[in-house]
Amino acid sequence: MSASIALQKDVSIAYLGPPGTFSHQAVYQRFGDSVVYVPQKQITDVFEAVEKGRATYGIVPYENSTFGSVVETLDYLIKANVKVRSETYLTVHQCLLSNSPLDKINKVYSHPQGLGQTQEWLSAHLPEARRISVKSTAQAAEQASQEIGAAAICSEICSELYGLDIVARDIEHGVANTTRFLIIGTSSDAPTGNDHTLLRFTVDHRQPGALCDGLKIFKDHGLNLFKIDSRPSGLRPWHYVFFLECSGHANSEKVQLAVKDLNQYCLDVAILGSFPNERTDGDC
Ligand SMILES: O=C(O)C(=O)C[C@]1(C(=O)O)C=C[C@@H](O)C=C1
Repeated sequence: MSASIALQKDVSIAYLGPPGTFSHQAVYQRFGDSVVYVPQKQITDVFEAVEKGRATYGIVPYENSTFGSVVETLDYLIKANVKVRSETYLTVHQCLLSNSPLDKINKVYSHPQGLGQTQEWLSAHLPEARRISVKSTAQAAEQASQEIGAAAICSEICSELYGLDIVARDIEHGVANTTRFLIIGTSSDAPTGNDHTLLRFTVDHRQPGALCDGLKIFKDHGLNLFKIDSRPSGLRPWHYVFFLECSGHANSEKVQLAVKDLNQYCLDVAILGSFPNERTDGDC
């Protein structure tokens, strides 16, 4: 997909803005100047831009190696009418930017992921500062640049973009802190031979072992599982939607048979898309 996208200047990509977010950097790392950048105010707007045809593709943060899944993305995937078509990984170094010195900072803005990835550093160096969640790390920088005593946790690039000093660098606590992004569109690409598929389903909670039976199907079909998430469905209390990532492409016979079997044990099974496995760590 990257090769076909890279040749088309009329291809647009919606991303979580404003300029300077990690999402912005992920688009640049993957596509450079070959696409039109369409900044959005929040992650849900990225999905909507693709669903309503305002952008060809969108990029959304999916999970971070230190702080885990991006819940805003999962929550939209419960109802999303898009297909995942690619994934990309970005090394994330968080900085504390401010126009005030460290001992005068009393509030810190960031995206919940930025606050989560740096919580140990914040507890050690700014234990009294209020931590305020905003829609993106670059929005945090914009906000901090307008207030005395405010700081933002964001990328170093935001220092120049929003006129803030770098107070501290590399304050994330995870080793090799990395965020995985999904690229979404209206369809997935053809199989490459090394693909993953993302599925969504609910189970009948009244039936003991329903989830266990569902998961065993993947073992029976020789499909490896890489990630399982659950989020409240929003339909009623204590009812969950599951997200499952397995090896294989949705067009393959193995995955098609597994999905058919899954329908026997689970409700509302949906294929959210298949995409080439981009991981280089040898684990998958
Ligand atoms: O706010 C940003 O800069 C984003 O692109 C979002 C996001 C995320 O949601 O995980 C992306 C990468 C980092 O993990 C921190 C924040």
